[in-house]
Formats: sequence, structure tokens, C-alpha cells
Amino acid sequence: SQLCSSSAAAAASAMGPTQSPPVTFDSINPKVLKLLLYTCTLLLFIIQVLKCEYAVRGEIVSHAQRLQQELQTKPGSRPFDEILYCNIGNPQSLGQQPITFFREVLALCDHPSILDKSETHALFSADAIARAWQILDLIPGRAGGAYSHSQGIKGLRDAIAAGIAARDGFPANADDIFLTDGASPAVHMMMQLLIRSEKDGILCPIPQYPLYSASIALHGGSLVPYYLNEATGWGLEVSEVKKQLEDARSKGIAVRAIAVINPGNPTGQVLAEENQREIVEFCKKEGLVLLADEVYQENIYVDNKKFNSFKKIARSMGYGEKDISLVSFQSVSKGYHGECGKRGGYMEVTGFSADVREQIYKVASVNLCSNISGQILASLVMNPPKVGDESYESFIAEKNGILSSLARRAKALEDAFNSLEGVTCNKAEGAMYLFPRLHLPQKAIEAAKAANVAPDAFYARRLLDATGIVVVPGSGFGQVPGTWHFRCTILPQEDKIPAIISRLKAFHESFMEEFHD
Ligand SMILES: Cc1ncc(COP(=O)(O)O)c(CN[C@@H]2CONC2=O)c1O
Repeated sequence: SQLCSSSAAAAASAMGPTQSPPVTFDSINPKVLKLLLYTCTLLLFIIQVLKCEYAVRGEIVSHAQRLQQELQTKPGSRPFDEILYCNIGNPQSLGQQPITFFREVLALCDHPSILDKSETHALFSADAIARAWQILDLIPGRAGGAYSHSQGIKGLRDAIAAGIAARDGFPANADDIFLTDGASPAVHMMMQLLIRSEKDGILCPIPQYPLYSASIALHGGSLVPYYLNEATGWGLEVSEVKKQLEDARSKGIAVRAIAVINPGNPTGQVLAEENQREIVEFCKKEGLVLLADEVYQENIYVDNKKFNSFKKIARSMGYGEKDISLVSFQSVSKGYHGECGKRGGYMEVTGFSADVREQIYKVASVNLCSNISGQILASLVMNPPKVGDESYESFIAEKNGILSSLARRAKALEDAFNSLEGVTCNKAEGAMYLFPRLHLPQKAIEAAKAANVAPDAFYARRLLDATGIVVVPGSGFGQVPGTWHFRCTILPQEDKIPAIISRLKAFHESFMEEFHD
């Protein structure tokens, strides 16, 4: 270990005092290098689990589940007849329909023997049948139930790389892609690789999606917060990041990476291209790994913003493999497809040395491989039907129908929140959430204190008990101290939105009446 630390120190001094030393074989989590000590890591994992929080399924949700039970056993016992789960970005649990073409291909790949039957041609579109044959031919021996390569089926990674290249206009390499059971395990893998001890820090946005704080806690690292600016529509200011980075370094924290969620969860902002360039420049200058969480890349609701991957931005600045370490996360859980339960996604890993890449592969191989249906779905998401395909018209109608409805719901809820006394709410430019700010009367804050809960949790609980609507307190995502928020999804079906808004308004008016200073 002396050898490792001295070469890391040598690398650090060569890079100058202000830069984070590059991620090298010697400077990744030694537990990854010594994977044999799995048992002790497991023990550490259990200890850390006790520390980590995951607000999206926290106490408010548990109470909602109890209320749901009560409604089933005692109908009419509450002033509402159903629980509306607006706490989790789980579109299909709230009635969103899956994309027909994706499900046709999945079904055919899952039961290849029906591909030859004449009835199949009456039930499935010709291009779904063709795509299923194409995909099955990429699976060795067409064995859809076999373990695959630990990074995922090569042919599917080729298809995803082609989809990334078509999206960005820059090449992508199948060997850089690790197919995973959703983006979550990919994030955990990178935290496992980067975090050696609590002396290693990861810059995270505040408010943040609690996967990051939970994963950092589970892997024994330090979360280095950078506050998004609510006053500028949740802007990510590099000056704020730099301040937090220098503060962490002054406390002896080796800041290794920065997580950027774009579009943002829970804040819904879409980064401007210029801002992205500043972030790439900053990462290159400071030697930070850029963890680009882009799972909402298809969820853009405003005309003045578009999604640019950080890979595209970096390459358009002339930065390649040798200039910046960039990990881009994608998922089948979001977008217009919302296939959360299918557990598909990937991370595209670029800018690491071959020996570090080998260690990432080793971590991926511990779980053998991700599920094959999720792999197939990820390849479909990145290569959907194109103009001229038989299914294109129906596919694009389903896709645009869902996205335009989400945009309308986002706007309707944003306007409703902004109409409430003491509530301000930034636009949801993308993603699936609104994060309104509560300017609560002092009496409400004191009542929360007396109940020993955070004011936004107090509000969320009262909202649930009065309306059956489940939201997540802002405390679960982090917020500027002294400010209070909650996160509400835009996912309830569109015909339910007016009822939700009227229930929200009625509750809020009575709440403010009760606690008026
Ligand atoms: C920003 C972000 N990254 C990663 C994930 C994980 O996605 P996978 O399903 O691919 O693992 C989520 C899930 N969103 C959570 C789940 O629902 N509501 C949320 O805030 C997310 O919001």
C-alpha cells in the first residue's frame, strides 16, 4: 500500500496542487483490487446500509401504504377514496402504457418458437418480427436465458453504440458500454471503484436524487455538496462547485468526481449548452471524473432547451479519451417508455486507462451479467423504429402522445403550485418532477418542531392525510438550509390532474388558514 500511495502522491505532485490526481490503477478503491475480501466488504455494506437514506420510499410512503390498507378494509374511512402516489418516477404504475413496438420485440425474443408460426404474423408487426430475428441472431446460440458477456451482449452494445453515435454525431464504441439492470447499479459500480475511504469525495448537486447520497454512504465516501441555484431556475454555477471543491480539498478530502443530473431530478432543469461546456472545462482543469446522469434525456418539455449529452459537448470541444474521464448513464425507466420494472440501462465509460477499465470490468463481472430483457430493451430505446419502418407511424404517435401529455401535466401542476399562497415553483423543463418551495408561516414551522419532523415532512404528511396524495419532502433531496420544498411527480394520468389540483388547493388553503401567523 506504501507503493500505491507513493505513486499516487507522485502523480498528484506532477499534476500540481490544485488538481485531483487522475484515476489510476493505484488510486481506485483497493477493495476492488482485492475482490477476494468480499466478506468484509459485505460486512461494511451492511453497516453502511443502516446509515443510508432513500427518501423516495421513506416514512411518508410507508404511511401511505398503511392508509391504502385501511381504505381496502374500511372504505369511506378517509376523506378520499384512493392513494395517489406522486412520490416516485414510476410511470406505468400510474397508468402509462408501454410502447407497443418495444413490447412486441421483447415478447418475440422471450419466446422465439412463436416466430415461425403463421398466427404470429397476424398478431405482430412485420418489423417487430424482423427486429426480433435480428436481435436473436446477436445472442450466441439464440440462448436468451443464458448468462451473457458481463458487459452485455456484444451485438446489442454495437446497436447501442450506433444509437449514441447517431444521437451525438460523434463515434461511440461498444467496448465502452456496460449494460446494467437499470442505471442504479451502474452508479453503484462507479462509486465502488472511486471511493477508497471517507477521505474520498464525490461532488453532488443539492437537491439531489438520493441514489447518490445513499451510494456514497454505502461505499463509505464523503458527499461534497454543490447547491443548485433556485433563483436562476436551478442553475448549476461552476463558481459554486469550485468553492465547494476547494473547501473539501482544504479539509483533506480527495474529490474524485462530480455527479451532474441532466435533466435534473428533483429540480427538472435542462442545462444550457454553454453551462455544459463550462462544466466539461472545469472537470478537465480539476481532474474530476464527470458522472453524467442522463436518464431523462428524452424528457424535454420546453422549446428553448434541447438535450445535449456531455459526451457530445466534450467531443465538440475537441476533448477526447485522453482529456476527460466521462461516465454517461442511461436507463429504460424514464423517457417515454417508462419501463422501470424491466431493469435496463447502461453506462458508457470513456477516458480511463486500460488497467482501470479492466477493474471496472472486474466489478461488472462479479454480478455475472445484467438481465437479457433489460439489455434488449436498452438496445430498442437507443434504436427505435425509424421513418419508413412499418411501425414508425404508430411508434412516433405513442411516443409524442406520451411526451406531449407529460409536458401539459408539468405545466398544469407548475401553474397550480404557483397559484398557491406562499408557494413558488420553477418550471419543469424536463425529467418528471416539480419541486415547489414552501414559504411556511412560523406557526407551521413550530408545529413541525413540536411533532419532531422537518417542516416540509410535516406539510407532506398533512397533505397525505387530507387528500391521499403522496409527495416526497424536500429534506429527502437536500435543500438550502432554512428553505422547504417537496417533490411531486407529473405522472398521474392527465384526466386525474384537475382533481389533484383541486384537492391540493383545498388542502393548502385550509393548512395556511390553520397556521397563519
Ligand atoms: C436521476 C436518476 N438516476 C438514476 C435513476 C435510477 O434509474 P433505474 O431505474 O435505471 O435504476 C433514477 C430513478 N428515479 C427514481 C425512481 O423513481 N423516482 C425517482 O426519483 C433517477 O431519477
